[in-house]
Amino acid sequence: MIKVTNVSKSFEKEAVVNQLSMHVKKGSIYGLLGSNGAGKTTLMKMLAGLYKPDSGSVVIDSQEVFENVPLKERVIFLPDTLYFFHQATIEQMATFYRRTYPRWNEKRYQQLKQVFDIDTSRKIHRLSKGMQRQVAFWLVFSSMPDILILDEPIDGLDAVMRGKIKNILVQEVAERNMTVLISSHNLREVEDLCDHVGIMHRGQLLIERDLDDLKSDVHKIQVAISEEKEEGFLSELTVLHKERRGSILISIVKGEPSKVEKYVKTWNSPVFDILPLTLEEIFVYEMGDHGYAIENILIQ
Ligand SMILES: Nc1ncnc2c1ncn2[C@@H]1O[C@H](COP(=O)(O)OP(=O)(O)OP(=O)(O)O)[C@@H](O)[C@H]1O
Repeated sequence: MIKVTNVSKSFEKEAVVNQLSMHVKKGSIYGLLGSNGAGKTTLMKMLAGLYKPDSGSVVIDSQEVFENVPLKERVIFLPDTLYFFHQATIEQMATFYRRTYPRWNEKRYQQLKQVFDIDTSRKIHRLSKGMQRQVAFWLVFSSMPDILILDEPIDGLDAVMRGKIKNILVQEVAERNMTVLISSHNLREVEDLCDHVGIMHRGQLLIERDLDDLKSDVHKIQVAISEEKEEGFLSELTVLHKERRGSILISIVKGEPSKVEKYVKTWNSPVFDILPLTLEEIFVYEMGDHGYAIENILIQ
């Protein structure tokens, strides 16, 4: 559905996105994670057709996105800094969306009043930050996009509203096969939402995987191994991080679980646990593997 091939973008001769390729399947919820300044927003703006790539291609359903008006009517980008017309009420803004997005669904707009429950005659700039975000989602969901690109979308929303919006997103994906690309630093929030993740660092995609596959590939293992034997023990494993707590060695390793387990068992450790990682832990250790310092992070 979304295919990015060898895309680069520079600002003032500095490469912000560098020869990046990615693939987002139709109907998936793709979490775009990454360090600050990694280039996520820049990439999203290219996907939404707002920036022209310096080189490479951004294609949706086999068509280039940039300056493709019919395609852009099906793709909505919700930026981290919201933009509404000066002094506009919710209703006036809805009128703009009605004209801009031919697939606007009036029934849905009216139905969503029950979820968002804000008087549509109110001026948006006088609403709270979280309420403005609710309005943005209200308008976006009523516009029935095929592809929704969300940059830090849940900032400022209360927990109940976050839950409601996540439910609508999941429903839209299940019922209409909408595709969602979501960038967030709140990994706990996106963990239960995404089925695919891409991790970006310094303009490149470090990994792009099915989240379940990724989780089954990285583990936290705890074993009782002496300091003298530690090097030998770890030498056969792909280690992303290690920490010692007295006689217990805690390490984050990559690999097929059955193979890791079989290998660790050959060391006859009296203590042996193999545990899955959270998305937050996977992110931190993958980044560490690519030189993003994690020395001071304690494993829970
Ligand atoms: N319009 C612009 N002009 C010049 N430099 C820019 C512009 N937009 C982004 N950059 C630079 O590109 C780099 C990547 O920015 P971008 O906003 O894409 O990162 P990000 O991954 O979204 O970061 P964060 O997670 O901190 O929001 C930064 O160094 C930023 O200063």
